[in-house]
Amino acid sequence: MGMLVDGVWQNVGYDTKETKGHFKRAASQFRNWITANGEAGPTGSGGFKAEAGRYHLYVSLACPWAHRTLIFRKLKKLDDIVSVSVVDPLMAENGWEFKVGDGATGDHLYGARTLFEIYVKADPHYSGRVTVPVLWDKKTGTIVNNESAEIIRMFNSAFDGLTDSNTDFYPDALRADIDALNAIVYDTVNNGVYKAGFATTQEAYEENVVKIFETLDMLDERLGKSRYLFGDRLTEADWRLFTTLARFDAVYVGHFKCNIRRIEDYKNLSGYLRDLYQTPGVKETVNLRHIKEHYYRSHRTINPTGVIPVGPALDLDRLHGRAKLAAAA
Ligand SMILES: N[C@@H](CCC(=O)N[C@@H](CS)C(=O)NCC(=O)O)C(=O)O
Repeated sequence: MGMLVDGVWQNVGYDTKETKGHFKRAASQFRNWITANGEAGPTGSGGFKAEAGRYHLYVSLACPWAHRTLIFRKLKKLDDIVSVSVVDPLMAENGWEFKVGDGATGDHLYGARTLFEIYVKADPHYSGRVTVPVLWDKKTGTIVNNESAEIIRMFNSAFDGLTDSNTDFYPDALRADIDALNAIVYDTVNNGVYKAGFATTQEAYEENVVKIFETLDMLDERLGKSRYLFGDRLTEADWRLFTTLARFDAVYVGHFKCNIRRIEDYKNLSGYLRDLYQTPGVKETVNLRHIKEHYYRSHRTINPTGVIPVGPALDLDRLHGRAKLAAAA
């Protein structure tokens, strides 16, 4: 684990001393938007028009944030429009590295050895964490955006003129409600598992682990009344929750000590997870080998031996029975 300081790689871990044992995630720094006509989006500068073949995604199959972007690429039919390189699952002293084989593709654009080289190409003086996903512009040779929440919003609509997909996962009428639910799920579930897992004091761990399950209990009840979080309509909020649920029993229960309950133990969340997993196109974005290998081997402060557990036996292909659920009013 490490980061770039003024364009130079430094191998330093997360410092939780100043935060009393709490893990704090840094904000992403590249915040431009691809738009249909190339005008600037909500943040950053313009010049990034939606064009076939122009953009590239750097992802890890292990990472829940990068996973969101792969799901949107698939569901919005962008496979032939936005290309992808997949990093090696192990994140060690050089951060994310490119290797070829077993699901990792190498860097298709520059043959780089590490992801930090890509960040330095975009900004020779970059200081900060070197994270996936990265949305890269081949035309201007820079990073458009490295914030998954924004990349999925671009994928949701910017390329609609180039595909025959007009599925809208962020419909106008639900935006405020989606944003409000996202904020809770981000803080207590998506990022909550990291806050519990990387806590270095008992207090910080307990505070965060309890919140995770308060939210999961609330969501389980909600999903007893409707098939998806917002009635019978799949939205961005479902996909943002999904990438954490898909890793939960395999990794977060053990590795991050989020073990009050498993997703399998929940009456509604368990079927909901399988329902989303079985949505056409989605299961091929889920790679549990990369997921387990990444977490258990990369975070040596919490798993010093790097040994990867064999279980749990999971079968996300089982029937989910959720199609019959009446949509919430
Ligand atoms: N807010 C970012 C977070 C991305 C992120 O933290 N990715 C992790 C992998 S799951 C990463 O690359 N971490 C490397 C590091 O922090 O050094 C997003 O959602 O895109």
